[in-house]
Amino acid sequence: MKLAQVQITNFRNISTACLDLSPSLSVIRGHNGSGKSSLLEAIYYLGFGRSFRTSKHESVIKDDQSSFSVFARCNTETDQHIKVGLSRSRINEVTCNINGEHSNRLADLVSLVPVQLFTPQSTDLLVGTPSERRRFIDWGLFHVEHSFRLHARSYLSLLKQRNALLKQGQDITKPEHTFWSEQLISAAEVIDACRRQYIENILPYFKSIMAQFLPEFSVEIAYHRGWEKQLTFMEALAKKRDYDYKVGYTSVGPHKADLRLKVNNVSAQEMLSRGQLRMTVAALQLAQTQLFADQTQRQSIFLLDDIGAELDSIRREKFLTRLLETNTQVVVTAIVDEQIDFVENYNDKKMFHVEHGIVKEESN
Ligand SMILES: Nc1ncnc2c1ncn2[C@@H]1O[C@H](COP(=O)(O)OP(=O)(O)OP(=O)(O)O)[C@@H](O)[C@H]1O
Repeated sequence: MKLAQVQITNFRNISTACLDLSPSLSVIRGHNGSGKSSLLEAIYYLGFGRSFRTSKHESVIKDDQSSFSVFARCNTETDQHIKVGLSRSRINEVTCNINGEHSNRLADLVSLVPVQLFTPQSTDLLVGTPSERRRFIDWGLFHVEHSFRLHARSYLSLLKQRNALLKQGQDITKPEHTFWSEQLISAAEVIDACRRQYIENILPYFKSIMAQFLPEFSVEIAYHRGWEKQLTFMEALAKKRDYDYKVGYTSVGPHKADLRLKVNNVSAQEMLSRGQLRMTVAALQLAQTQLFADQTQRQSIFLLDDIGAELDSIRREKFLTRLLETNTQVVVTAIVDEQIDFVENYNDKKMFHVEHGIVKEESN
């Protein structure tokens, strides 16, 4: 998928903006507070239905306006042209639009627009909570495995039901609870199998990129599924039942899964500098981009916010060059020109400048 044109209305400090993006590299330059990240944030809404900076949708609506909208004309890998859009109001109404048809199902929209994001906060993937790492794996599965999507949705709703019963102190071993308990277990097993396979698939890509990005380190990823290794999920639930009643929630399961990343046999976050952590996250995301392209023959859209932050010029160039080699559409922001000097050498790029929320395309 490539975004040919993006139209943004009433999004943060942007009243209206229309960007004819390059299918390869688009660079957005501007001073602090000019609106660069807001442009990426608006595109991100098409891929996730939410912001990467706030959970409050109303925060992104331009002051004094009642709603924002983002529309895009897209070209697919099979040369189809589709139009997608999303708007959200202050009273939290969301409207998705696919080829002129309205829908309230965000999943239909976001499954069409595979967006990835790299920001100065992306090191949270390594140093943040396990939920960041689960989200990383699940992005890859959401866009590839339809069965994963269904099982993940059903697991979450069954888990909610189980937690409510635990909280009320109800006996969940009663026969009337057998059916949904079995469903919970079977969904958990599918999620676990999908995630395990995903890690196996991504590992060779990741190792090969790391050999180029940080050749001085050897890396390993260990996947923890969220319950004891030697037990089935049913056994793990039974073992933890008393504890779960006490705390009022389910303490084991795929919602507790995690990834641990080791470099030279030490936890990555203990061993690596901030710049090296960023580069490791870049390698993970690049691996995800390549795996996605190989598995689906589709390309993702990669948003790279503030490329200058904590990456030296050699690493910036390596990362961007590898991304563009995978035929990924990249939109990158930078504050000062020196951070992106090297893009001089790239063909097919488009340059934009943003000031006080007004975007202008510049000649190359
Ligand atoms: N809801 C809103 N309505 C109007 N303006 C807003 C709203 N939310 C944020 N802003 C303003 O929008 C501007 C753009 O912010 P943005 O984060 O996109 O800038 P940026 O160019 O990425 O800056 P930096 O380089 O500092 O990261 C800021 O001046 C901010 O104060």
